[in-house]
Amino acid sequence: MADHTEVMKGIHQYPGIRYPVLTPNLQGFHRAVAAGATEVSVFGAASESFSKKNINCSIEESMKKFEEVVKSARHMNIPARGYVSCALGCPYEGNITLQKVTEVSKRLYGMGCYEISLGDTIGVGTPGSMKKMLESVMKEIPPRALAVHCHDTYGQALANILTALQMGINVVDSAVSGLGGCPYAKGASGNVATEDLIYMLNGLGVNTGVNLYKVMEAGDFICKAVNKTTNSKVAQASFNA
Ligand SMILES: CC(C)(COP(=O)([O-])OP(=O)([O-])OC[C@H]1O[C@@H](n2cnc3c(N)ncnc32)[C@H](O)[C@@H]1OP(=O)([O-])[O-])[C@@H](O)C(=O)NCCC(=O)NCCSC(=O)C[C@@](C)(O)CC(=O)[O-]
Repeated sequence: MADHTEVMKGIHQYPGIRYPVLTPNLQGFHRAVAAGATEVSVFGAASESFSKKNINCSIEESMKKFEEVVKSARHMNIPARGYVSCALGCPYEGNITLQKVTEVSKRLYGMGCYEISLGDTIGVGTPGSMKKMLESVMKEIPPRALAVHCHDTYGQALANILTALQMGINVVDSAVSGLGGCPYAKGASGNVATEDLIYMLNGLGVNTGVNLYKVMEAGDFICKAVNKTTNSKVAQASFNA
């Protein structure tokens, strides 16, 4: 979190693109706004252990911090997004109940987050568990206010995303080259690769308005810059063709 001011100042913000900043507390919110943030995200968890590891507070304590952030954001007309980590499993507690995931999601939505991103933080979900979890959360929150955030640790991300799309969710988080991950989800791979997601959506006839080749170029550039190998199967297949 410490360097998000530098990151915000270092990027060129294009019109029409959203650049949400992770702000787990008011301190981070004020710093992000001072650095030019026009959207913020609070990130909670459906697991007590993960909440304590990731943001150093209990779920209940985190809700109080998030309420302060979302209230301040609302006063400044800044949209606030909410994440629920461990929506399909926790690296410390294993299985997380549908009831807990739904309760935390409902709290974030109820406090004013415009969208709730349901995170399979350690990528253990399957289409079966994704379906059950979404059925439970969708009893409380409409699909238009939900997103899925699938890490690909067990290679299930695209199948899980397809399941979510078929259930009416149409916002999907991804990361170019499948980079990313969470410091407290040991061994978890990055998010689903944007390249692979676009390839699948193109095949479904979904017009994402995104140029897949440009994304692959960006992924190649970033991987070289951070000395990482792409996790994108589409990029691997294309570059090795
Ligand atoms: C939340 C804290 C800071 C609490 O950490 P803490 O130690 O409880 O906070 P504190 O209030 O005691 O402050 C400790 C230091 O952090 C500073 N600090 C305090 N707040 C902030 C802030 N917002 N931004 C920048 N700096 C901050 C604060 O100023 C102080 O600095 P010092 O005085 O020691 O120099 C810490 O636990 C933390 O940084 N957690 C985030 C760890 C992280 O990056 N996790 C990955 C995020 S992505 C994710 O969670 C998953 C997600 C969203 O992608 C979805 C999914 O896959 O599940």
